[in-house]
Amino acid sequence: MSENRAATRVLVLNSGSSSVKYQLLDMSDSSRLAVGLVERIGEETSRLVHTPLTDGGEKRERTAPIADHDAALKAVAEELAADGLGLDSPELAVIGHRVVHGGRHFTEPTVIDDAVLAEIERLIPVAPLHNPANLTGIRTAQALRPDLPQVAVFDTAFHTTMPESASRYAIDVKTADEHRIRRYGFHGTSHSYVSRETAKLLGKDPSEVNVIVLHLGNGASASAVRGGRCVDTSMGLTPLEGLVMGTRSGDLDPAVIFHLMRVGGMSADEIDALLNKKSGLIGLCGDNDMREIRRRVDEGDEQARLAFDIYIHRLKKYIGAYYAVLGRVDAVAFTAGVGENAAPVREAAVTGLEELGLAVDSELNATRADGPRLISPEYARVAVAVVPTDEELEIARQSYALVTPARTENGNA
Ligand SMILES: Nc1ncnc2c1ncn2[C@@H]1O[C@H](COP(=O)(O)OP(=O)(O)O)[C@@H](O)[C@H]1O
Ligand SMILES: CC(=O)OP(=O)(O)O
Ligand SMILES: [Mg+2]
Repeated sequence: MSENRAATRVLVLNSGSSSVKYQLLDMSDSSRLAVGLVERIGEETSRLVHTPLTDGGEKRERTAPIADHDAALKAVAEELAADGLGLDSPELAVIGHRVVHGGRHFTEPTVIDDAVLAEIERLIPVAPLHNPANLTGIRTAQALRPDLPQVAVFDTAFHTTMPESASRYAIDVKTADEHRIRRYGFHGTSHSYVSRETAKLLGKDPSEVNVIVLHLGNGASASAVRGGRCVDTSMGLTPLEGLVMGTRSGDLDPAVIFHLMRVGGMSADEIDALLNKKSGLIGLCGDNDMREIRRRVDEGDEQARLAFDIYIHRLKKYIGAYYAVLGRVDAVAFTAGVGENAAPVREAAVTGLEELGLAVDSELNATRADGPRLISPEYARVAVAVVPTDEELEIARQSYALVTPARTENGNA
């Protein structure tokens, strides 16, 4: 570490099944120094987009194939170094990793050691798309900076407050306990951040408000948050349950699986791939990007229309269910790629729910803006809001607070 400059930078890595999103932040003022994305890892068409946000920095793109997450992270390290923001900088305080599945064990951000790595590895069977990528990200980062603390921030942590009535499946208790089968929930960092930002938008303390958060990205989940604590969420043992997603089916009768095995002759792995990668919007209409689906709907494409309607129907059911779970709802918050950008999704999801106090003002809904904003008309009993999520900032804050507790207590973080 340099003698007279505090290490205030945090590198955040969000490794998905075929992508890595990253941000370098300076926690002295929560500013971003660089952001980027590596996508289509393992394919011929891999792409790295790197944007330095320092003075004079310009967005750069690499399109050479990137074989795996290890190579992806090394390419990211090279891009950062080219801007004088390399991982060898003494100003780097910590590397924060999004880890999707933390089981029941991890209820807080955690400094990573061998035991933590072993536990993340043990959970691979319940997060096969995510935990292996998270592990590679951690190991590569450790190899690049063995001296630096690495912190895991778990998607499941925020949901550990769910009561057993919501987190248990109605199956034989002994079998469930033996195999640790329960509902864990995911996207927790986003649900936590967005529910707090929504309270702020309403000018209230999180402990005073009940919020339904709709995180609609490629993966999508809903949560019911009472006074700042999660009481129910739509994803379960794995990120497959719940809403219709880009490539995942969400809820279905479990007997569909036995049927596909017995009658369709499919293996467990084939069905796993079908439900996780070839279902949801892409399975219904061949596209998983909501922009493309809306374009097709506007052109009168029936298949895209049906996919959209199924997506909305499921979303609406969850809004109703969580309304009932909470009893009183102060706000419904839309977030993530679809929730923040797709006005037709927001409008369709609350249409017909006027009796519940929910409505969207078409003009406010269609207006684009950067920060959190209300889109409900003034008369509506329940606030409907668009609240951009910021998983990376939240991961940076939590990671930084964990390795510099004294400084954060003094309010300098
Ligand atoms: N302008 C837009 N209109 C509609 N949908 C959008 C728009 N921009 C992004 N999206 C949707 O957001 C999705 C990605 O959301 P994001 O939260 O980044 O997902 P993830 O983190 O799961 O990769 C895209 O697949 C696309 O469907
Ligand atoms: C847990 C999960 O579904 O994550 P993502 O949306 O990043 O795929
Ligand atoms: Mg996401």
